[in-house]
Amino acid sequence: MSFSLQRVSVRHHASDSLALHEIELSLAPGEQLALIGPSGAGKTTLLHTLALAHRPAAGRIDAFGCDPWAIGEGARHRLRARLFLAPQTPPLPPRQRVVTAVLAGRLPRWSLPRALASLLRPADPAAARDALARFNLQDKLWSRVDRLSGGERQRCSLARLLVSDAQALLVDEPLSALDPALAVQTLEVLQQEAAARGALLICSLHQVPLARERFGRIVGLRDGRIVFDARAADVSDDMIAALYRDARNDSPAPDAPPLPAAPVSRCF
Ligand SMILES: Nc1ncnc2c1ncn2[C@@H]1O[C@H](COP(=O)(O)OP(=O)(O)OP(=O)(O)O)[C@@H](O)[C@H]1O
Repeated sequence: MSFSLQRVSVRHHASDSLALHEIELSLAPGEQLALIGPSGAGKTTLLHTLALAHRPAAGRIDAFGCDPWAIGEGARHRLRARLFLAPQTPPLPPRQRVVTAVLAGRLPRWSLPRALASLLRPADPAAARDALARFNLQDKLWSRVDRLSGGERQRCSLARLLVSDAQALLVDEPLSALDPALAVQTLEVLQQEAAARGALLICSLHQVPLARERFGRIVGLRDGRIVFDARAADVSDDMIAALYRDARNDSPAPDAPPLPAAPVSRCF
């Protein structure tokens, strides 16, 4: 089942200006896509919108064949269980054991009693160890989260994704705390996992060369708008330069007419 956004606009609070403007995006199952753009472009907002954490101010979302904002809260909750959002700053309770933090990736499919029982006695430590092993963190299984380095914490949060059974993996800057070699290895694990389960994978990345090298499709966002949505092979250095151009240095002269909206370059 596919996922699509049709002219979706989002604001964070009723009085805010729009953080996303009329986003059009069609995502096929099993597709792997990198989301790039300068700070404040709207990458996190878009991932959270796809994770059904933001209700659009306008437009329509089609998630696995239904409009998640036209169904009841219970049905939407079940739909969310098919999505996994790995946030930029993982909300890992500092005093928690790594094993418990990783198994939290199973919470959406556990009943409340089972989830509470797993807090006291981890339900499936072997699954958590296997997930951690893919990031070479198996030795940390029983460590406390606040004893991990920033990079270990980030990979511990991604191990959650491995124990989930989500069909859409939405990952916000998964490599920000990692050295270059670990960044490549970590991305490989995420991409292998998504391919193995036929899941959609969307990663926001600040490492543009890695995005171009490792992803077939790149979406460039700026000022809450999609500037391009193209095959990686069709993304030129000029497109990247324009995407990251410093807006402070290219504001038009005070009497210049407003610039027409740039056409979105779509290669799909
Ligand atoms: N909780 C919030 N309340 C109000 N505005 C917000 C909130 N979070 C983000 N914004 C605004 O929404 C816009 C998009 O922010 P967003 O975090 O999605 O950008 P981003 O591309 O992920 O940035 P970065 O690369 O720095 O993480 C920005 O103008 C930001 O100031």
